[in-house]
Amino acid sequence: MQYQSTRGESPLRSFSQVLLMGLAPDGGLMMPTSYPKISTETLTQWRSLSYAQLAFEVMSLFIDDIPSEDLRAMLERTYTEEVFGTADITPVRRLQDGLLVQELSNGPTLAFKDMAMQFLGQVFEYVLARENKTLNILGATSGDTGSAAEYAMRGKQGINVFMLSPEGKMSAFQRAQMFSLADENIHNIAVNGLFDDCQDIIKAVQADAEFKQKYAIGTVNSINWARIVAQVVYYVRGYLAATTSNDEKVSFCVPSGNFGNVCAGHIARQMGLPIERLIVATNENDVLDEFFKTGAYRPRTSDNTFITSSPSMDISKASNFERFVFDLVGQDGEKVRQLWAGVNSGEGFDLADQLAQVHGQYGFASGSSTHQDRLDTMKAVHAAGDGFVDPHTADGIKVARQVRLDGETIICLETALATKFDETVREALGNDVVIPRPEALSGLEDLPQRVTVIDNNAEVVKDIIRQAVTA
Ligand SMILES: Cc1ncc(COP(=O)(O)O)c(C=O)c1O
Ligand SMILES: N[C@@H](CCOP(=O)(O)O)C(=O)O
Repeated sequence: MQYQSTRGESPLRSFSQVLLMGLAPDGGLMMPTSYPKISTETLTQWRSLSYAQLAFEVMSLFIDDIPSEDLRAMLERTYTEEVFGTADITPVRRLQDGLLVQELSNGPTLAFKDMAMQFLGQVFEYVLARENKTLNILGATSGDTGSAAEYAMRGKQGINVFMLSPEGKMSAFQRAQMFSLADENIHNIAVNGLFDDCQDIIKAVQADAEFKQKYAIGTVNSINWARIVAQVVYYVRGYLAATTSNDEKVSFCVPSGNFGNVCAGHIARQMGLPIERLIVATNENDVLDEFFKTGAYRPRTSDNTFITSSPSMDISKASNFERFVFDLVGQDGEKVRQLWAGVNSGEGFDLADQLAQVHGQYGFASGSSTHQDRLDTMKAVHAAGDGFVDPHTADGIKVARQVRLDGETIICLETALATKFDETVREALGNDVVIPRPEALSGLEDLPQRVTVIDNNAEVVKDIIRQAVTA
């Protein structure tokens, strides 16, 4: 399997090269040159597999430069009951109103990011050892990628993590999860700005080819194709859990920000998984909802990005959206370059003439939600005896309820657990409510924290990396 850049001006690469490279040299994102197809016979065979076995079957369609037995062993070590709390790994539960919720947040940091990040920890270590290399990971987080990456990479030989987060914008739990880690290879950097500013910094550092090469800069964000491919697996798993025959179709509703999660759903659908609709749910930062309704893509500046109670989705420039647009324009790198010139100039672009295709051929739909919608949804779910959902999952459930068609099976992806956002959950359910939290994380917020606060400046980040790596 070869990988190409969405901007069409970088050489083709193998999986392991893409794993370590981050952004393509032409500024694009790496994508497979074709999508493997899943036949109905294959899907039937997959019905009896464990999660780790299924992950091997799906991921080996995309990974052909790691011996099968090594990949299989890594996946068996990654997707265990010990790490994810259940043998099922991503159990699907039914709400009173018939919506399905696929639990993706039972991993060590209580968000869906663990699903891919736990694998990344294994595969980075494997490929770096094989190639006798080291890696300095520069990441950006709005709250969940950071902790998932740090938990997966802490203490790993040959890997440093430099994680940028928006100063003061994450929940108390998210801050504590990251900033309380004392491992020497973990460096937390809070930027005076928003997530989009942090992501712009990592793209600027990645664009400095000399620095990137000298300091072996890699990424754990969904810029990294390995994140996306690991996320494709749970769409297949969710489909198999919700159906008994391959003639059935299901839709997925996905709380979205950087578009990485739903991009994996798009890939699964392109592979032939019987997905009816991919429903993109946003919060008040509704750039994506606007695109899927009108065809106009108008990313906003930080000044026009809202700080909301589903903070991990406070994103106005969705990185992975470029991957979908690449497919939409017929994998035409030059066209993507033109469109992103419009994005970089602040104007965005308009693909209204392709909206019918976006909805029809690609099955996208969308909706958005507000703070009050989140509170009402968390309250309604709890009152119905369906337990707790976090504000991001609530955004998804609200939108799924709003757009659901007669007879449609919708799987809402649970992207985090309620305890990560207990302030907002208490606002919805009352101060006396007892929000479940794994015993191992009790008292997390009381631990000492370590973070460096900086201005929004890529050069300062480079200096921090230089000093840490040469120290
Ligand atoms: C809890 C939670 N929900 C939803 C999202 C949005 O996912 P994506 O950025 O893949 O669209 C994120 C961040 O990525 C998140 O942390
Ligand atoms: N919501 C994310 C933002 C980064 O997204 P990624 O999927 O590109 O890593 C977060 O929680 O950090």
